[in-house]
Amino acid sequence: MTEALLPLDIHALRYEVGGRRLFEGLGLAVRAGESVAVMGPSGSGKSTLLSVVLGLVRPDAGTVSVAGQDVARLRGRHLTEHRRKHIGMIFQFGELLPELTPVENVALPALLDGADRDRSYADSRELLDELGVPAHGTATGDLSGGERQRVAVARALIGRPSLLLADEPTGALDAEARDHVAGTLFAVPASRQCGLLVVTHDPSVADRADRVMHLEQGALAGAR
Ligand SMILES: Nc1ncnc2c1ncn2[C@@H]1O[C@H](COP(=O)(O)OP(=O)(O)OP(=O)(O)O)[C@@H](O)[C@H]1O
Repeated sequence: MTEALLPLDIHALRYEVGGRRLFEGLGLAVRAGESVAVMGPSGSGKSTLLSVVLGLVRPDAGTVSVAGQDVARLRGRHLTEHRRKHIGMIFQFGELLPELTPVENVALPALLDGADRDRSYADSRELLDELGVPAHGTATGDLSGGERQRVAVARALIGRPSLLLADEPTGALDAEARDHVAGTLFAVPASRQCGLLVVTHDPSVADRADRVMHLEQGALAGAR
């Protein structure tokens, strides 16, 4: 794989907000098939880092290449298309539509993207089976917290992203559901050859990653 095709390659990132230098010379590369966990104190900028990767926050300097394109330089429709094509995102509380079935929730991004309906539903069912989510036909709101998060993982994968981002994906779960969801999530890079970047406060979740980085004083330092 060439350098240009890394799922994520951040160089010399600098960003200041509210009079505070949040990132200074931050660098990070995530390879296809690799998982990286980012830990750090509350307020150190972990969620903001994900927003920068999504192109929602513009850095003051540096490059943020996602699948070979610097998202810090993309604008408007080009940014939206690149994000939709290459990034899957998982939030702490799933952000699913509770009235829809899991199959409908997972298929939705593909349908909104203009994909074929039958194909999207078939892909969605296949993903849910792969991730072991039962009860495809019940309302998503009736599932357990852990099942909902696995639906969120499936939804993030429907577009076959190069890069999967997760912000505290197990933060709202009990220990058993956390372990199940984390097991599902960290199996994804190997099975789908995408990169995975997870922000977490939970050392037992971070421990599953290939590498653990700490966000300290504006930069990432490797713990392992
Ligand atoms: N638009 C903004 N204006 C002012 N301050 C901001 C803005 N965005 C982020 N910040 C500040 O930047 C810092 C980092 O926020 P961020 O949410 O990225 O931290 P975090 O490491 O994810 O924290 P937590 O672990 O508590 O979720 C915080 O002090 C926050 O208040």
